[in-house]
Amino acid sequence: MSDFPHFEYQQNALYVESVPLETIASKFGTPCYVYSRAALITTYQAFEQAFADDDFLICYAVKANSNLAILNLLVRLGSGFDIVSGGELQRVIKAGGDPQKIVFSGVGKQADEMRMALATDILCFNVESAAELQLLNQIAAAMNKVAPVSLRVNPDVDAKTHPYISTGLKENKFGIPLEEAEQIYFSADQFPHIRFTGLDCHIGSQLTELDPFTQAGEKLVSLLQRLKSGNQQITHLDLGGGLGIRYSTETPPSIQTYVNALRKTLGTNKVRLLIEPGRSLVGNAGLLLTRTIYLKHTPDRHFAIVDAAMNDLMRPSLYNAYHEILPVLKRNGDLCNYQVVGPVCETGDFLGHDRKFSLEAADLLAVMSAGAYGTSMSSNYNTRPRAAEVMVDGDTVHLIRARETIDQLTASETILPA
Ligand SMILES: Cc1ncc(COP(=O)(O)O)c(C=O)c1O
Ligand SMILES: N[C@@H](CCCC[NH3+])C(=O)O
Repeated sequence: MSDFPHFEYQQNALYVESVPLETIASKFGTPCYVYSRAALITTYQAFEQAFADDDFLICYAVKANSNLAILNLLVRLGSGFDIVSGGELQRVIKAGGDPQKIVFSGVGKQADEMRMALATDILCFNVESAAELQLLNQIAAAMNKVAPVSLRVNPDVDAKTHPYISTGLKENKFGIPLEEAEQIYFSADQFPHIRFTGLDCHIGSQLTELDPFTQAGEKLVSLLQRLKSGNQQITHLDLGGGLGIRYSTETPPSIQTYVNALRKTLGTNKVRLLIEPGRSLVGNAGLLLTRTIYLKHTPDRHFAIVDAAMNDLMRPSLYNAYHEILPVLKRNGDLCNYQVVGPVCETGDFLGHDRKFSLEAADLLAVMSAGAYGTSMSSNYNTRPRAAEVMVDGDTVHLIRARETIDQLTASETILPA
């Protein structure tokens, strides 16, 4: 097994902390997302400890998993948040988050979202274009406020990840080219309702090598030094998220090695360091529990048709991403090579290809590493209700989101009169 310390076999049955997954399936049904509270806490604390006595702030990237119980747990651990919409802002506030620990990223912030964030007094807007800066300046003026801003710089660094989740190359829509960003910082007097307080970048997600982080960090730190020598009052450097996790054979740097590399690029420059981890905090703290509906054998292939599908976990269909799939009960029979597929009417609806198990109909499977970008990217395609989510704490299982009902799905639709 990969990196799932709180998901373990005991006598051939898979457990989360002290609870057998079989018990969770019987009580809450399937498909169901299952998170380990201990795994979340351990990982958060690993980040915190890696910074030792530095001045730092961990701003969890809410998009990775925005369940209120997870956000609230992170609030209690002291976390800040990286949001990308007004909706995420409302979630963080509802979960008890401190506005002074919120940074707001995203290339398409809209006027109402800016107003909401200004009214809430968030820590910083990570601004991604000159046009966005102008609008923010206007809105802040109308509200008689001054918006704290970092420019998100596009450092043109190859993150060496899937092209759909690489964000720091010059052809990507994200961030402002370095030279342009420098000019904007030095034209601050044109923006009386903006206060430049930070400098930001985020070069992509699921990075498994340190080098791209270091290259981006060095470019930002050299800009930071130029800004400081030009008397800009920059108090924080936000190096984004992106640290990868192990889904199969990847060997990403440890949290400590990653944080050390960031601290090293910062050198003796005295600013607060912000990071925006998403996947590395929650990815391996969750799994998607699913039950086999049918085993179907054709002359060409063996299919395990399960009750979770691409609408529940779209990463395999969208990025051809690999998630380890474990049998909840390890059987001793012959292994068979299965295509693990869902009920959705698309050939691209699969959770894993060529997985070898000994299975019987109605057996449970655990799709691992599904804590990040699982439920947060799920949809109702094929009018499938979104799965329940539970959090295990020792020997207790808490329902943190009930499975949707079909009535909820249709409640906001209107049949027109004839
Ligand atoms: C601006 C920003 N910050 C942080 C993250 C979190 O990334 P990850 O989940 O890879 O840590 C993302 C997503 O890639 C992002 O777009
Ligand atoms: N959704 C992506 C990560 C996107 C990161 C957001 N900037 C994934 O599942 O891997």
